[in-house]
Amino acid sequence: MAKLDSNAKTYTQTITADEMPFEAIEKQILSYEQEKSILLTLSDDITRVREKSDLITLFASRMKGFFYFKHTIVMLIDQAKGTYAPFLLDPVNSPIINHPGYPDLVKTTFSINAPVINEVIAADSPITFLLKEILHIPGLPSFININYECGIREMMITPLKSKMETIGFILVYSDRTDSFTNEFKAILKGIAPQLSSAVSNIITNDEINKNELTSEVLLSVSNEMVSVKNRSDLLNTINTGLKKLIDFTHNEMTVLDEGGDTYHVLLASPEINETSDYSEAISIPYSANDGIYSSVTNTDDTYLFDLRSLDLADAPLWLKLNYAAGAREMLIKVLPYNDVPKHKLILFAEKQNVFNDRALGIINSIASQLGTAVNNIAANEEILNKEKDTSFLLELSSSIAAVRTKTDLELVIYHALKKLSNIQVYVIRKMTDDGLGLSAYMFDQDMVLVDDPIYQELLHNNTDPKKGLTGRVMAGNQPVIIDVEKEYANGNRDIYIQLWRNNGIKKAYGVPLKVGNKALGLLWIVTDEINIVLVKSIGAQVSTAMSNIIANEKILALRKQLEIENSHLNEQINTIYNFSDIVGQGPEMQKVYGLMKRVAESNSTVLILGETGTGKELIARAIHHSSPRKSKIMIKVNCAALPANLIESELFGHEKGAFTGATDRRIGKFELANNSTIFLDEIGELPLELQVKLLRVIQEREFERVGGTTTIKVDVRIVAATNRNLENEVDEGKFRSDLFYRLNVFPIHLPSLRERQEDIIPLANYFLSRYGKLTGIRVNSFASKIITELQTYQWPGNVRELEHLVERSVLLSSDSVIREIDLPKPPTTKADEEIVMNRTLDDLERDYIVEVLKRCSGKIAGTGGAAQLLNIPSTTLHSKMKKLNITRGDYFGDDET
Ligand SMILES: Nc1ncnc2c1ncn2[C@@H]1O[C@H](COP(=O)(O)OP(=O)(O)OP(=O)(O)O)[C@@H](O)[C@H]1O
Repeated sequence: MAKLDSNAKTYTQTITADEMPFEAIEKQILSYEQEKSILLTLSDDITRVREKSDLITLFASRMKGFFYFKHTIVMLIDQAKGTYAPFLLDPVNSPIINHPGYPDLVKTTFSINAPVINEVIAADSPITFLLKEILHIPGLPSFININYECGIREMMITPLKSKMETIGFILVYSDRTDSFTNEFKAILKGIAPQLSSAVSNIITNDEINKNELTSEVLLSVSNEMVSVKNRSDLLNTINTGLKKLIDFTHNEMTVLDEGGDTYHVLLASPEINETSDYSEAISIPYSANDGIYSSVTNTDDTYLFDLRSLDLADAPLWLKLNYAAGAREMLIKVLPYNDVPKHKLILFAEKQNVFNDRALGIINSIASQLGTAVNNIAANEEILNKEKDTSFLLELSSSIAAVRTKTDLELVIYHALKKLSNIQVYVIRKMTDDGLGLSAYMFDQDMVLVDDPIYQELLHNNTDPKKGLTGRVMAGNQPVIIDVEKEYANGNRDIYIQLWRNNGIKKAYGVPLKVGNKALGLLWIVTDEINIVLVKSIGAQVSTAMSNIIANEKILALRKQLEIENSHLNEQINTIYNFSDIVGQGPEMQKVYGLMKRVAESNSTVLILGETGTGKELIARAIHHSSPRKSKIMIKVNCAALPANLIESELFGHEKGAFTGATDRRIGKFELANNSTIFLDEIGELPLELQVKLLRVIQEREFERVGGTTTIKVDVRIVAATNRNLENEVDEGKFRSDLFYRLNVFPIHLPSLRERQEDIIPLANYFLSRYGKLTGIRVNSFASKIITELQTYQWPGNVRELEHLVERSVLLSSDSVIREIDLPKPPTTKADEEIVMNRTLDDLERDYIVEVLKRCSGKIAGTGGAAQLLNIPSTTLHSKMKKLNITRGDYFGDDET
């Protein structure tokens, strides 16, 4: 019999034993037997089930051998929430899996108070329903309709109980209306306790597995977190680890910026990474006062947001982006930090109820570890940033040290500041020489500001170092941070504020460039965020570079001036010493000129011989200035003028520490004369031990500095001179013969003035006009008496003596004609004459020097001294006096001694 229970609005079937015939009873006994055997095997199998999927498969395969039905599903009740949800599905047999509502259906939770289900929950036995009969009931769970749409016509629901409480139910569906026979129902009723305990086992097993997995995952996540070095890696660790436990789609982290007014977002989501807005979302600062961020503050709480219920019109971009990518639920956990929490972890889910109690428990259990990890990362970043700053400054300072010119500095600054990617603009202004203005010195050519008319104005005009923002920066020694908007709000209309504001610049740093108290300029750096210590150090480096450049520019200017002076000097030397300055047209001098011409062009060593004052040095210079080496200065060494122990160092130089007093390395005359001529005057005075060394230079053109080991090669032309008879010196063993032969390659003998009388008057006239010009005294000629005197005098001091005599006479003359001349007295008697004629050149030179010394009252050096009158260095005079054995008694007379 079938009846419709109108109250419950369900269709049920019941049969009683009184209504059955005997065959039916026999059949029933048989079916009881069958039922018993089915129950026995099934319950035995079912109690062993541990895996979710096995239960439905087992149930379906065993039952389908005896009864007809389509598919089965087990729903599980959550008593606390008053809901139930699909627990075990049978996708293999289910006809509804292709229904468009299916994906949502399996995720949906249904209320236990809905019709049909509330009846089942209260029942003890299976209840069957003809779907057609119940479809019209309002509030019916949606899966019933969907099943109907997919051909299901009848369903049997059996409550599953554990400890007197309904924990769920098993639904069996059929596309026919006669499938659920009494036997089927009896079997299900019989098997229900085993099914219940199997479901309980599965739940417990699930729970154990979940807990094991949770501990395992949390352990590995926390292990990984220890070694994580940056936030992105941390997010990836959370992403891969926690996804094994919680069904979220991706995570993010917000990081509070320095100052606490803004925060940035870090995303860990491959899908969102691909969207074009992603890069913007992670690069922009967000206000820490936006509704979402500011509402999440407590580290003890976990904040859950249903994104569908939020008005996202004013939401930050990162949130909009996540919503657009499918996120529907969001969980935020504030990670603990020392004082103000800086990091918030955000998880997103597309499904509902992902962030259930268990998920929250998991998040909470790792929150403090996450907090430690982000703290470590922040500390690590700080160290890295400091290291980065230090290595940046080291690099900058080593590049700055090499800066010599403005162009060098431009290159260094450009490359260095560009490395700090956050710097948008830099400008260096330089203090003008009068200290009254700052002019544009250097600026970033790439920057956008260059086209701004205000910028152009700043480029072409000086700024006042005492006024406005410039004045504020220049007044101190520290960088000044300018908040453009704040300044503007306070009424500041400085030209820089206008420029920056017009160009959307928010922050600028003004650094005074000073060395000590001296202001050199000002560096402007435009950037949103930069370490102030770094800015200060950059300023110090730039100041050093600028002061180096200024010093270098001064040195360059001085060097240029010196070069000009030098070339003038060279010109002067060139004009003073040339053949035309040599007076003498007589045949003796013509011979000399002939020899000079022949030898000048070559590199040959020249030995100039002649009495003192005959013009040996003059000839040496003339040879040099007629040679290809004339562009370089001839180097002169007076071998008689130096103490013997210093000549070597004078000629060859010495290394630092070569001997006591050698505090620095010294370059010798031979090295100086490289590519030029060295004039070795008074070569006959060179000590023997040095003669060997000189010989080596002449032969090899190489030598070593005193105390040095490096051999120095030079290209030097040697011109030597002496008033000694070197052949005699060689014979007497005072001069090395090998050196003599090396020097005597091309001897030029200068005649004494006595030997070229025809040159006396031209020379006297030459000196007269020279000293007249030099002193401004107008003396034109010599009286004829004087001319005769000059021509008859013997001139032991040769041209030098004549020169001095004319000089003295010009000075003493009160007339334009020289009428008096102070010649040493000629011998008056025959005997005297004989005495003179019998005397050697040395005797004559001795007398002459003694006479000059007497006239100078014994004064040797300085103005009016004998050396000046003789036109020889005082050292030479000393050595001559020593050689000729002239003592004080000789020129001071008896009264003085
Ligand atoms: N032919 C000349 N024409 C013009 N001036 C001359 C001539 N010869 C020598 N003098 C001048 O006489 C002076 C002495 O000449 P110089 O120093 O060249 O002689 P010296 O032979 O090298 O002397 P000493 O052997 O003493 O070193 C110099 O002022 C030089 O200019």
